[in-house]
Formats: sequence, structure tokens, C-alpha cells
Amino acid sequence: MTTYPMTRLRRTRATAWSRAMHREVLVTPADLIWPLFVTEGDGVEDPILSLPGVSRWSVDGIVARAKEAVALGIPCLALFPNTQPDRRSEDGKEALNPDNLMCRAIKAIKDACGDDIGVLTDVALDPYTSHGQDGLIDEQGYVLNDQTVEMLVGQSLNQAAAGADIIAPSDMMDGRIGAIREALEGAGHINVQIMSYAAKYASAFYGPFRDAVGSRGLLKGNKKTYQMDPGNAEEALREVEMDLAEGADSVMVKPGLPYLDIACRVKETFGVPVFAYQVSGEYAMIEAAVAAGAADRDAMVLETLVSFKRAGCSGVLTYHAAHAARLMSK
Ligand SMILES: NCc1[nH]cc(CCC(=O)O)c1CC(=O)O
Ligand SMILES: [Mg+2]
Repeated sequence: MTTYPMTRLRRTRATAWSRAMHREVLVTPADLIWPLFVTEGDGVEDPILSLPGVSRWSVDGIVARAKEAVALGIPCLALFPNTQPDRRSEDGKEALNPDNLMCRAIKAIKDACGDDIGVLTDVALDPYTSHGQDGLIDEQGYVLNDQTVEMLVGQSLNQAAAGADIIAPSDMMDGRIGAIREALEGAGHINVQIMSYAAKYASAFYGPFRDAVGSRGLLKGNKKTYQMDPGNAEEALREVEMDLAEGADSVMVKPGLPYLDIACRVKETFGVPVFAYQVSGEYAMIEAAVAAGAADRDAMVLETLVSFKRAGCSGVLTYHAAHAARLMSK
């Protein structure tokens, strides 16, 4: 091994052109998936207080965001509905309604943009249940696995029929990937992808999201009987292995930055497309630091995004997607 002064690692860092030439990993707009919240109405922009800079949009606004994303080179949107309280129920059956808010948003985007952009749809019952859990519950409030999977299959078929390109189950029930894949094949949706939220942790970073979809005030207790324990990494590999065996096209690790080790290990172990979700609490943390004068937003956004690429991710779901894409094209 050559050492100093023959080797000076600072040599290649001395100029901007050389730093650019030696950079190992780049992040581009094509690496971004933009999560958007849909609300009822027309011409509505409803700011989410715990996610400063992020709004819920009515379907017309969602279409405008989709066109903006196409112009910015963002390849995919992730949609989440804020379901009206009177459409929420114990069993979340609004998820199966072919005319629900989600389906109307999917159709409107596909009508306006076609295959210029992908639409990824979240599969889980929490935006539709009156109790805020991701699945059906028993009298004790325990989330029932197999009964929930049946609902999720129906929800997935509903979204696929509306035009969803990627089904993204975020519920953490066992066996749902296989059940959904089989149902999609049976219904002729052979090219509808599944991006599994395979390693999703019971995290303190989801608070603002639950505000955004209107489930925070409804949720009693927590999601620890189905989402993963933050202390577990080996278990994440088993989760991923099972979802791949059941037919997932890609897998997600969530949250993002606190779980970069998981993303990295999943990539190294399986070599499949891995995505990370830089979740609402991570976004809020950056924005709070900026508001406190403690951080430079642009630098922090770009640094965190490139770290996901360095860890081996194919892409990142981030609420900063549009801002980041604008920075990258400068
Ligand atoms: N199935 C629900 C779902 N899908 C995406 C998120 C969180 C995303 C974020 O915090 O940005 C959650 C929240 C939860 O599990 O309670
Ligand atoms: Mg699983």
C-alpha cells in the first residue's frame, strides 16, 4: 500500500472539475418519486401544517403537479388520499370503491399524461378506516392478517383497473405480495408492477404523514404488531426475501436515513431494485432545521438524496422531489 506523500487523497479533490470527474455516485431527477396527497374538491390547495411547503391538492391540482413532474424529469408519483370522514369506516371498504378519490386521481393523471409518468399507489387501509390502522381489527384492536390481505387484494385490483402502474403495499401483512400478484395476473394486469414496502419499521417519523391523510387523530395505540421493530436488521432480510419470492418487482426500505444500513444490506444481499422512502418526519426535520437557521436546505436535500444512491438505492421517495429536481437541473 502506498502512503503519504506518494499518495495524497486530497490531490483529486483540489479542483471542482476533478471532484466532478471522480464522483462515484450521482443523483438525478430520474431517481425521484414524488409523494402527493389528494383531497376532495376543485381548485383546492390545502397546506399541511406539520409538513411546511407540502399541500393536499384536489384532483385538478394533482394533474398540474403531474405535468410539473414530467417537465422536471421526475419519472413517478406516489399518491395518498385524504378520505373524507364520512367515507371512513371500521372495515375501510371505501378502498374498494371504483370511484374513490384515489381512483379519480389515477385516471385524471393517466388521461392527462399517459405513459409520460408512472403512478404508484399505496395499498393499505389506513386512509379509509375509522380507527387509522392499516387493516381490519378484532374486538381487541388486533390487526387481522389474512382477512386484511383479502381487502388489500381488492384494493390493488381497484387501483390497477383505474390505471395504476405500480402497486405499493405499505401494510406489512404477511403473504400479501403473493396474493396481490396472483390476482393481478388473473385480471390480466401482467405489467402492473409491485413495489413492496418490504422492510417498513414502526417508526416515530410518520407523524406528519398521518396528519396529511387525516388518520393521526383516529389512530389509537400504534402499529407495532405488524410494522418492524427498529432494532432488527436480520429480520428485514427475511421480509425482503419473502416478498421477492412472492413476486415483488422491487422493494422499499422505510424510513430512509435512519435505515440506510438496511437499504445497503438489502442491495448487497439480493441485488434487486431497492427504493428508500425519506418519510414525512425526515422532511419535517430538515424543514425545522432550516426554519431555525441551523441548515442550508438545498445542500441538505442534495446530500441526503445522494446518500441513498451511495447506499445502493435505485431511487428515493421524497417530499422534496420537485425542489430537488429543480436544483439538479441548474
Ligand atoms: N400505510 C400507511 C403509510 N404509508 C406511508 C406512510 C408514511 C409515509 C411518511 O411518513 O411520509 C404510512 C404511515 C404509517 O404507516 O402509519
Ligand atoms: Mg412481509
